[in-house]
Amino acid sequence: MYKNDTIVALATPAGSGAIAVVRLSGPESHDIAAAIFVPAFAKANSKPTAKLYERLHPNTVTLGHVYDGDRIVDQVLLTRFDAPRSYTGEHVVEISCHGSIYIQQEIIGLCLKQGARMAAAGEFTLQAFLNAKMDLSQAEAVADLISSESATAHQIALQQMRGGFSSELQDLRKQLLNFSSMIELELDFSEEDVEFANRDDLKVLLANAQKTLRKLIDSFALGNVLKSGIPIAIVGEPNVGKSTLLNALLNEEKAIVSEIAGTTRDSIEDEINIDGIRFRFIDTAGIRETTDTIETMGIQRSYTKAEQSRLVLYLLDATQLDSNPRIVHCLMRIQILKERFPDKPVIVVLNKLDEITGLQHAEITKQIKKRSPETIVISLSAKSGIGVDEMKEALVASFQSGALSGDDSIVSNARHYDALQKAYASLLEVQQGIANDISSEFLAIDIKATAESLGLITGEITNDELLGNIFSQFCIGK
Ligand SMILES: Nc1nc2c(c(=O)[nH]1)N(C=O)[C@@H](CNc1ccc(C(=O)N[C@@H](CCC(=O)O)C(=O)O)cc1)CN2
Ligand SMILES: Nc1nc2c(ncn2[C@@H]2O[C@H](COP(=O)(O)OP(=O)(O)OP(=O)(O)O)[C@@H](O)[C@H]2O)c(=O)[nH]1
Ligand SMILES: [K+]
Ligand SMILES: [Mg+2]
Repeated sequence: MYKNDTIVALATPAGSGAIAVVRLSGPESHDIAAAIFVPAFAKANSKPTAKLYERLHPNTVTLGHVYDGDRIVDQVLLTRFDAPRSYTGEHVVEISCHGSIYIQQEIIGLCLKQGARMAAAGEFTLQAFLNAKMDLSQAEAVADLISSESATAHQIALQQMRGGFSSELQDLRKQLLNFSSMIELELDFSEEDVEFANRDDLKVLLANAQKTLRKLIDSFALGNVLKSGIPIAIVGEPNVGKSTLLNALLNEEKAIVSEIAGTTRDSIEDEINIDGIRFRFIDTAGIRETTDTIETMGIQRSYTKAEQSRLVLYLLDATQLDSNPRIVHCLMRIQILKERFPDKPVIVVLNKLDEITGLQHAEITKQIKKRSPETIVISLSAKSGIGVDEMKEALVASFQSGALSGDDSIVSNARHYDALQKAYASLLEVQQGIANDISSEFLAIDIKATAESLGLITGEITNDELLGNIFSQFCIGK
């Protein structure tokens, strides 16, 4: 990015809509606009001049025409923003033209001819960051906001765009740097055994910092899946109705259903929003003993999907549970699954409710509860749809608790998560160092390392490579 360039790009989607917005940003924006725009308030037959353009008010929309020499290109609305009061902090001009691809290209072409250059991906927001209109984590949240596909993903991005944890981390970083400079000052007076940095105050700061960072780090588990969809694996023996349940949840005939055991050979997944939360349901190959190589690979994948999910729905065919030995057999298989994934929440789903009597249902749940009291059981019929909405509600409720309902910041960006973990690790080193009474010199180094990781999140510390990585993922015009 060259600071003194004026950049231009289409701010609206490529193609033709009703209206398109061409955006200019940089020191020459107004000169460029003045050379191609005649406001409607000008006398008839006026040509574009700087004098006419000077009469436009900032933050105000003006009707007029874009000219290419003597030729009118389009009737447009032009908005003038004067630096630093603009999105980017530079002089900005927005031209709302008719949405034809031809007109868009003509106007961009005129701007280029007048000295602008095409903006790179994310460059408007990069300017905003470099002009301190926002910090780095806020700029990243702009991209997240644009791509958010559910109410919760939108909420997380918006919260971060509006400041989120930025000021908290900036504050923490400042206090840490303050301590490290005082400790470094002690080194200059090493003969005299002075202590500028009160170790008790430092310990309090570190304890608070540790709590703050821990909370943010822990929030990532949720933030990450809320952004991309909470993965939920549907597993169980062949023919219990896994694919039927997937279709019922998605309201779509996504997976093939048949009475042949082993129909699903590979996992099938899709996303759906339920009450503002994005879920990703994964139908898997039925788990059984088999000598078929392909089926074995499918079953292996079932385990991998269960591993990667946030929650496992273990499906049972209620019509098969007509004797105690069969119930015991099923519970044993669930036990094996739980041992394989000790930290994974498992919900037992009793399917084909439509095929059994109320009495049988009561007996099965009684037996399960008796043998495995902590097991959560949901009963439904994937085929008829009975109980499916209730299960959706239960899923929403289980993910809506805690972090989501409060005002606590949620980390959803993997880069922030990495930096927070690094900060946390070096924070522990500082605490260890104090406990072991290490030299002030090393203490200061560890404190500065913590501060540096925090600075990477907010962008107080950056480098071209980092900025390039982040902003190149934006769309052009943002
Ligand atoms: N047409 C248009 N719509 C848009 C944007 C835009 O740039 N142009 N935005 C962006 O992509 C978003 C709105 N965000 C914006 C944020 C700040 C400023 C701005 O001019 N800020 C100045 C002035 C503040 C004021 O007047 O109080 C500033 O911060 O100094 C503009 C848009 C969404 N919609
Ligand atoms: N009566 C009844 N039949 C069901 C229900 N759910 C599924 N079925 C039937 O059970 C059979 C197997 O259903 P699938 O959805 O293919 O079962 P699956 O678990 O995906 O089977 P595999 O992919 O082979 O492991 C089909 O004939 C379905 O119509 C239900 O709730 N009630
Ligand atoms: K089947
Ligand atoms: Mg299936």
